Amino acid sequence: MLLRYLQVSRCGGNSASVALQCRRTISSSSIPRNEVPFGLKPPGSGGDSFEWYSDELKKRKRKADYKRRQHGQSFLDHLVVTVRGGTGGAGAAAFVPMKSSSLGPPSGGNGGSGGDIYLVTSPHITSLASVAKRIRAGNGLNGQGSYKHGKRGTDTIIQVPIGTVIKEVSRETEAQKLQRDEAALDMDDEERERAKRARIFIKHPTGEITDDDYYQAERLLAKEARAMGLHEAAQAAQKIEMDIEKPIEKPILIAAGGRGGLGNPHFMDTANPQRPPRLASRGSTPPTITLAMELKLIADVGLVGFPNAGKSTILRALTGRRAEVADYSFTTLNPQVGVVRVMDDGTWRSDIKEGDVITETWREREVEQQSRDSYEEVERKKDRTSEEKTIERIRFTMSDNPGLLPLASENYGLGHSFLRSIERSVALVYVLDMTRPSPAEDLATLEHELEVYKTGLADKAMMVVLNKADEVSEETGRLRLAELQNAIQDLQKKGQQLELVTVSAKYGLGVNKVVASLADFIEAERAKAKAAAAAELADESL
Ligand SMILES: Nc1nc2c(ncn2[C@@H]2O[C@H](COP(=O)(O)OP(=O)(O)OP(=O)(O)O)[C@@H](O)[C@H]2O)c(=O)[nH]1
Ligand SMILES: [Mg+2]
Repeated sequence: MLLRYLQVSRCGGNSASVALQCRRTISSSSIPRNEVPFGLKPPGSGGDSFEWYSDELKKRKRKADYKRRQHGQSFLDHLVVTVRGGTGGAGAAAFVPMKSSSLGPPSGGNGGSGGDIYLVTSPHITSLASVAKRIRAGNGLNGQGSYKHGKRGTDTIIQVPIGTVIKEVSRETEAQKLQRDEAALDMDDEERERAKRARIFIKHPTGEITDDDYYQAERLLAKEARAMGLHEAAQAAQKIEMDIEKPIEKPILIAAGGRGGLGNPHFMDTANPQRPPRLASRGSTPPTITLAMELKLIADVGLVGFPNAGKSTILRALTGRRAEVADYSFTTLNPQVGVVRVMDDGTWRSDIKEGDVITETWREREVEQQSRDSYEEVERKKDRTSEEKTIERIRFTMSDNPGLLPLASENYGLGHSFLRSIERSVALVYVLDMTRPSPAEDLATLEHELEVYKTGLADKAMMVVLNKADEVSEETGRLRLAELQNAIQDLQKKGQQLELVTVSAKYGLGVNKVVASLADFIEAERAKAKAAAAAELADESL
């Protein structure tokens, strides 16, 4: 049979204690640059350099992203957004109409405050594509005569996926912005004072407003700001820094709206009540905050491998997720996540049935088209529903990533740009292609690339899946397997634990071992995390 040498070997050791010794020493320059390592041959002559290959990948990624955007399904994993709460509405300067020409009592209403901006998580989105780059809340409405207060501005809610990391880049208050603008305008002191008053106050059209009126009104506003501790609150405003790992239960306030302005009754001169208050204040504009958002998809298990190794095929075999599979490299250009549902009888739930062959997506579509609603297909569907009786033991997520290239650390191919999505995975699985000349060397290169990206990341690897076992002759297979086993044993001596499983993902052979080991590993890790959380809670309550 195809997989005569299909076997599992386990290497042991305490990875944490000797983690540092595990650093790969392979130099990236040892990889020949003029070699086209994975399948795809460029058209015409002279296009077989590593550089060509790497540039081609970048081009494809740009093209794919462009196409996705055209279809309104762009995948975005980092974004810079500016947010600002709504501006408060202005207070009104109005008086109760009188029969005589004199002004009645002041009757201007206050402006409504600006709307706030809140953050929530949504389980339905998996990218930052739906987040606008410029987010504003509604402005408060102006106050009116007859003591009518303005309506509050509408709030805005930002929805982000779980796994988003948010950092404040800058915060510019309205005063700072004005200072910048005024410096550019080169105004003298008097002009500046006039401009400032126009920004703060609204004037009633009748009568003269003296410097003394302004002075009194400014004093009143300053007094009120002091009483409300506005200045201190602005000083103490915490920089936004969030790492959203769990669903947000209560919306988080990101940017508060500005305060509404005061109507003219507030500016009555108590010492001189005969003098009609002709000033009302405008609402305040909150600071503009620039935020950097980054999405780190949190999958329990991350698949890492060279292009064309069969990562997407494995994801499909285990999760049924329709990841694109094709007979060329760089089919996957963005990380994909699927859910592995393991039943108590050791089987796992996916659309893939025993005996199914996971082949290239286009071929599969053809077969599907032919068999649609055929007798077998109807039977298959029936079969699936009858299986719902088994009980689920554990559920974990798995991410398929774009292929990693040797020299990714030197920004070849997609570089390391997508590795951030596996950083927080509990376990990493190397996927190696058995048809390549030396899977052992490939393993060393992959480990090296992970370590260059982030020291210690390679220690998260717990399994090596040697794929395409059906494709090589028995003799070649045995040689490559032996070489890989030696490499893994060397790692074992340095403390790295790696389980080796040989599979043919396409034909679904050997993958049950992958599922079983991953399920055990994730279960144990979750139990550890739970115990650690309980211990922490106990510590806190002491
Ligand atoms: N013979 C054989 N072919 C396989 C096996 N697994 C995957 N393939 C084939 O290998 C090719 C690449 O498979 P993919 O799953 O797209 O590989 P990938 O690692 O996701 O590739 P990228 O997305 O480009 O990084 C496809 O033609 C698959 O049909 C296997 O076990 N045996
Ligand atoms: Mg793929």
